[in-house]
Amino acid sequence: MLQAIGIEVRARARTLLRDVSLEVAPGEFVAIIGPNGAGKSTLLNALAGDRPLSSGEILLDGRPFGQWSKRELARRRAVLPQHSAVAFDFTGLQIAMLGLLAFRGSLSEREMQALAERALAETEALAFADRPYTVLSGGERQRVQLARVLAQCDADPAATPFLLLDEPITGLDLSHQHAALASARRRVDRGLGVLAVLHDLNMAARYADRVGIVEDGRVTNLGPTRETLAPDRLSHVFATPIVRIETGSGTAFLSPG
Ligand SMILES: Nc1ncnc2c1ncn2[C@@H]1O[C@H](COP(=O)(O)OP(=O)(O)OP(=O)(O)O)[C@@H](O)[C@H]1O
Repeated sequence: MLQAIGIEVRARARTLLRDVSLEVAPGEFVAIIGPNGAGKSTLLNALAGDRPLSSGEILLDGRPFGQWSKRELARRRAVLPQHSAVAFDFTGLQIAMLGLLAFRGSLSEREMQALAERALAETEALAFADRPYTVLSGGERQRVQLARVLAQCDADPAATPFLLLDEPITGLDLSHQHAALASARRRVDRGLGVLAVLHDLNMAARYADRVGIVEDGRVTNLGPTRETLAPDRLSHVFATPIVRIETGSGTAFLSPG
């Protein structure tokens, strides 16, 4: 279980998150939605252990983050940030293998490469394995980064890791958007816990078990996907009319503006 208990995050005299409690269980997909600047990435970074808290705590399996070593944490949770800065001229394969560094010692180089290549194939990014990351397009880079976190989650089949995804489908075409979330969903069905910040309500409706809404630094709603994604509530949160349409193949949200 990954839990935030009453967390508060402050920066430059501003409170970015206040009294946020939330949990992600193994085997569930939680989507986080909300307006720009509401605090979604801050919440994800706090849950990743990458953002200092001014109060509250983050627990993984009931143990405060402070009691986990960096290596232990890297073996139990993978993080796809909104922006991934890459300073060196790594290839796609080298990037995909970065998430596996914490498994050195228990996995051989060959095993790590095989895991990374399998994940690159899954995100249709194997063709970028030998190409410098910096020359790839935005969507191609995102698929390499997705492969990195998928490989990290697959490295220890005995563990039930948590996958934190910040806007994972931004920059991807529609078919790769579905492929990316389906990859996460398949792992959820095998016991992994996922928290994903999403702007696309249709994708949240399609893939999440629960949805949390962040507004002005607070989680104002958190519950089963269909219940939380009520058109009246969404229209209010996003300050624009939003309608829900039931189609033969699922639910669709439209914003006529
Ligand atoms: N280090 C910081 N110092 C001051 N303010 C910050 C800092 N980091 C984030 N903020 C502010 O906190 C607020 C929440 O930012 P956050 O990135 O969490 O929003 P978000 O909900 O993910 O937005 P978006 O949908 O635009 O990605 C924003 O107003 C942002 O400007």
